[in-house]
Amino acid sequence: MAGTWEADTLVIFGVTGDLARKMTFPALYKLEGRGLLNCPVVGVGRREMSHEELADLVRTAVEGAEESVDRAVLERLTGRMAYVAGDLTVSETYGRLAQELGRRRRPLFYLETPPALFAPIVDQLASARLLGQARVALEKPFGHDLASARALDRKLTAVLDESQILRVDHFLGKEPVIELEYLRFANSALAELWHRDSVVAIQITMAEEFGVEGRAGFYEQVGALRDVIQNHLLLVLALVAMDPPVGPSATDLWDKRIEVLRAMPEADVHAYVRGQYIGYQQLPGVAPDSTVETYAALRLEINNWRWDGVPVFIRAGKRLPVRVTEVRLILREPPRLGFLPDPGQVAGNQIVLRIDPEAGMRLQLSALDEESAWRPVPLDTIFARELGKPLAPYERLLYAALTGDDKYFAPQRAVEECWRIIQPLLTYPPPVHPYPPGSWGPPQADALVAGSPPWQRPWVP
Ligand SMILES: NC(=O)C1=CN([C@@H]2O[C@H](COP(=O)(O)OP(=O)(O)OC[C@H]3O[C@@H](n4cnc5c(N)ncnc54)[C@H](OP(=O)(O)O)[C@@H]3O)[C@@H](O)[C@H]2O)C=CC1
Ligand SMILES: O=C1O[C@H](COP(=O)(O)O)[C@@H](O)[C@H](O)[C@H]1O
Repeated sequence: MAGTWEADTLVIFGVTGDLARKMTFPALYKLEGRGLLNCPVVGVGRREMSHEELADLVRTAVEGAEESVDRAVLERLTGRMAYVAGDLTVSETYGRLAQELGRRRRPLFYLETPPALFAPIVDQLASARLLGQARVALEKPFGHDLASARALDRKLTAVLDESQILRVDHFLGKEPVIELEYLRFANSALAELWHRDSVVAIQITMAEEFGVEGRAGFYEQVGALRDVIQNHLLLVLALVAMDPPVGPSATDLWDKRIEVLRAMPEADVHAYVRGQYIGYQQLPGVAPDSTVETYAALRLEINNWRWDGVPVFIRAGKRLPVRVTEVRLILREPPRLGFLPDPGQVAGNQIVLRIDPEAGMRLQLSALDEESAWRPVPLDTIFARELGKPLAPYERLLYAALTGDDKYFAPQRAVEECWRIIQPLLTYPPPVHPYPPGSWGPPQADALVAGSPPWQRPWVP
């Protein structure tokens, strides 16, 4: 809910990083253009930089992200920005930050640094007495495993009230993810099929064609499972599988998502495949014998009335053939069609929600072609064509965080459930298998789906 709190400054820690360049600056530019950015923005970074150099960083990022740039908007944005240089592990940096903040008392501190810095930054902010009426937004992954997520939460809640903590997961700001709740329950055609009697398997794919160039320092500490499955994809799954919320509040929605996560047993390490693309170990910043996974595939279960017996397969990887993120429900095959001369077995229908790129929904039907062979026939809709262009996720999340609206941010209960589910895979990681860049990952992942429909080629634009 939009609250009474409103930030009087946005402070970005990690302002020279990949996320700032790719997402934060373009989102701030959009908010500036809509007249929704009303406070100064302070970037904090390790290197010495003038205001003009920071402005250049912002300009380059925005020009790289936007087809056409409104110069006046861009200059307004850079004009409200300031820069504070310093290492985030030393107290002097916070002294300089306090000076820059002056009398402003309601900063939103946005931590987009390597996660290992989250606790030290919050400690330093507390020691510098900067947390009073502030809010702290932290990027994922929140912790490194279940124990460290709990420890981080203890650290934060020792100096902050829960209402001051915003756990950011940008997938929760993506329009098709938000739309899932409405699509599922406002359409009986979908709602009637959305359970174990109709669905034989759920497949979630997050494929990226790029690698981890330039982010090795971060990625070597994390790997695919922690980077995108523990957070983005499990939280999407919770929305895909939940029962209808009893009311409109954030708590109502999270209660239902958390119910799903609680119904999921810990992942089985024998149903987990790790891969690493060939060439990863040669990247600057990567250990030559690194066993960090750039691909992960796993099988999960949801032991509740709606989903018992329906396997959930999740795969995510870098350097796969395309960039696409989708959720696919594979429906039961129809009964054999005795009225046809050569009936054969007709494939089950599929419902696909594409999250990226070009969000949309596909219903895959079966039809007979001219040669009387069964062919998959897609019925597709692209949301932006029907519903208009949505806000970008970081635009939505930053605006919400700046205006005190907490509905898009994950509660600690959800974060801990996600860690609990994958914890055995972190404790007992299986060996990592190499795969060629541009392939669909290591062939060992095919064995995971044995007994269920094979991995489906994603729906790409
Ligand atoms: N990149 C992405 O696409 C996404 C990233 N995220 C999350 O965002 C967070 C940051 O990721 P990303 O931007 O990729 O990481 P990067 O490694 O690209 O950036 C990290 C930033 O932290 C700064 N930093 C690191 N150590 C210190 C220090 N001791 N003192 C001061 N500054 C320091 C770096 O400064 P310097 O430039 O000097 O090294 C840099 O600005 C992570 O939690 C990640 O999970 C979330 C969604 C998407
Ligand atoms: O959190 C992360 O997400 C990005 C992918 O985000 P998208 O919105 O562009 O799909 C991923 O590339 C990155 O590794 C990860 O840290």
